[in-house]
Amino acid sequence: MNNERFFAYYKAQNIVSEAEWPAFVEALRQHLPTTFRVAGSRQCDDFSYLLLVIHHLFRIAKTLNSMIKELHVPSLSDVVFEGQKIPPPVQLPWYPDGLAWQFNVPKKVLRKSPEFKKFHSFLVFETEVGNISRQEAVSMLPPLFLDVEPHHKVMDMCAAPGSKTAQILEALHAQDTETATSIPSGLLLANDSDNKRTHLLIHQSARLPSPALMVTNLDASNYPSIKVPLLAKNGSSRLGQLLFDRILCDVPCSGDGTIRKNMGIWKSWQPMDGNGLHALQVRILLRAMNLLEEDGLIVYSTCSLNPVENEAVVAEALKSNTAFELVDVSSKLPHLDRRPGLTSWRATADRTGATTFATYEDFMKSSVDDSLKAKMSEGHWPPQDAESLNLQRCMRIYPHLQDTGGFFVAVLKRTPKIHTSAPSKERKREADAGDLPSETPDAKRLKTSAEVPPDQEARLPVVTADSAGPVPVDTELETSTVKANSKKKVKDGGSFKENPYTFLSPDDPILRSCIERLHITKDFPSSNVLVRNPEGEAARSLYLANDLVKTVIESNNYERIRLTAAGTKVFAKQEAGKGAEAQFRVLGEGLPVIIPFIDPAHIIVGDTASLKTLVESHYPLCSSFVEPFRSLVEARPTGSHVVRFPLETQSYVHDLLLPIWKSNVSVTLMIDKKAKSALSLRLYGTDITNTAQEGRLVANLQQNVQEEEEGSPLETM
Ligand SMILES: C[S@@+](CC[C@H](N)C(=O)[O-])C[C@H]1O[C@@H](n2cnc3c(N)ncnc32)[C@H](O)[C@@H]1O
Repeated sequence: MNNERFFAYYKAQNIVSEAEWPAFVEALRQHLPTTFRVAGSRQCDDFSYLLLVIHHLFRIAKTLNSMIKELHVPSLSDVVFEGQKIPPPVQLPWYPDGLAWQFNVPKKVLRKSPEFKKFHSFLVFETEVGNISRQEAVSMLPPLFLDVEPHHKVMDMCAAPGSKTAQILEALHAQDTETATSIPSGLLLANDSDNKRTHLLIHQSARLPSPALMVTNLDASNYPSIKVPLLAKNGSSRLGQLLFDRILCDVPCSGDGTIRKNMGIWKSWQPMDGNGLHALQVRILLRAMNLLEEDGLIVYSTCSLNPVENEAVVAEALKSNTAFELVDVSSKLPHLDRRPGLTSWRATADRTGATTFATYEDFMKSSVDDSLKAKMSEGHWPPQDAESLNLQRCMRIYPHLQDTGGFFVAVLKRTPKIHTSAPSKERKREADAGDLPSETPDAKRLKTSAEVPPDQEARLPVVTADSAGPVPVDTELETSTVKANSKKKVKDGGSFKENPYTFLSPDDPILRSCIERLHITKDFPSSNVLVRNPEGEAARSLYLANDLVKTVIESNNYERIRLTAAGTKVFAKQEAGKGAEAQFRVLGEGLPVIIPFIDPAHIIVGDTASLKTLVESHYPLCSSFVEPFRSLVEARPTGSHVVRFPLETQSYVHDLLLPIWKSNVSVTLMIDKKAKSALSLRLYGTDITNTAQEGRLVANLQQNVQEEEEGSPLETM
């Protein structure tokens, strides 16, 4: 854990004082504590009677947090391992509602101490079902500064593997209740240029199913305009550009702030790591600025300590687009220990880090080799008027302050006063290319589109026509390096092989059959159900999207925007044995979205003994249940049903809603194995499922978690 290049370079930056340097280096050498966050989308203040759905049982943040506090922490408070007292988990002091935790125990303790072993299994299962996110403490910060509300249009420009995407989704779903997922009017467009990582992101976000999520696979620095219908004053409509209320630029970076976790950085680090990423980072931030709505916010973040990837990027973007300024967020999260952004720093192309230069001019005048000079641009150095940019409003998080990784966050907003009505060159280019209408003063509020059938007009989301209105002054990049690099093609994953997105007619016979069999009420948004296959037929899975996602899909070529996922899966085909007709069933993860629309009179009422039978075995016979549940299920036709189990535990009384499949003679709980095991652990304190008896699940899950923990330095999770 020594790298003279690293030490020489960061000493030259004065990132901490001389006196603080030893503590800073010492902290870098310490093992990073494990941190996790209780997924907090549900509002849950009334514990006397909670109506819970399987995924919601798991996602009731405060209940889960109380369990950690009142059950787990006391049992971990007096653990002594090999003669040493092991500290219990503690809450991160700055995280809202105390929902984030930290503990620092060696792997050996987790494996061998019975108390910690139990806690670890609890964490592994809850993580698997999406109630707990194992996420680095500092990685939780950007979404907190983004201030997302359910009606916001949000873009996560570099989203994979998705730990911050999950946090943003939770904020979009802040109005979810204990019983059901809300359908937010906003949107989260999560993007990543790496195709494989995009699929990882989709897999992760399945833990938080949302009809408001879209995933694209594009180069963020060159992100195309997303078209949406705009309504002009005279009533006509045309396609305009969708602008976002919130944009997260958690850009690719050298990742040296993760050195406590990614030990390889100790050996490999050198100053050119950050220098090489600077231009791409600037282009991503500039593109975000051009995609932002009038009163919007951008959060720019890296897990790097290097000013060239941080303040230098922010400064260059602010100078290129003078309609933006840094927001003073010093009063937000008061318990977060942070340092102000740097206003001066010294860049270099010297791989040893020994020689650094205060200005670009000094560097260019120096005897440094011309080939190295060509690799650097003026933007790597502080601008002459750095003071006027308020760079001190950026936040630097150092490992020795609160025992975390190193991190950088800046919050930017538009300054309306400096707007010009002249469209930027970039916007003009988009308009000329037919992406955008040329801005007309009479463009008003977006309500409808010529492409959308009149009967759906009332349901269309409203996007202000300001979207296409005043735009910031020219954002074309100025420095030669950025210009040169803008031609460089960023790998975007090669060919695009996704199936098209087709919305079913509300009269589609399969959709009607799902609706009728489950007694789904009239206000269900049946025109927002889509399928993904070349024929556009209800073949295997049905997804639900919100109005805005539907509008975006209908107004854009999905291949042009490389749309990889949209909405959330709610129904799936269930083969029904020999000779029997296949039917569709409601999915465990889809149930929270569907439940508000199911007529309560058609939900079967269960009992605790029957629940235990269902958890214990795969296909219990109808005759194995106690009355009256036995007669109730026997009386039902074969197919998908929902059961409500009233439960009473020591800490709360609630109902648990679960999907079942009734066949001729047996009943099956239709939740996946991991969710079933998590449910069992929660209800009975142990895993009584057959899968657990088969003994494979815990080992598999632990393996998954280990793989996730060994992420690449690019990941900040
Ligand atoms: C720091 S990681 C993002 C971590 C993510 N925000 C999270 O919290 O899980 C940076 C991501 O940027 C992606 N990336 C790299 N270049 C990109 C580009 N030009 N456009 C979009 N994404 C890019 C990488 O694939 C990587 O997943």
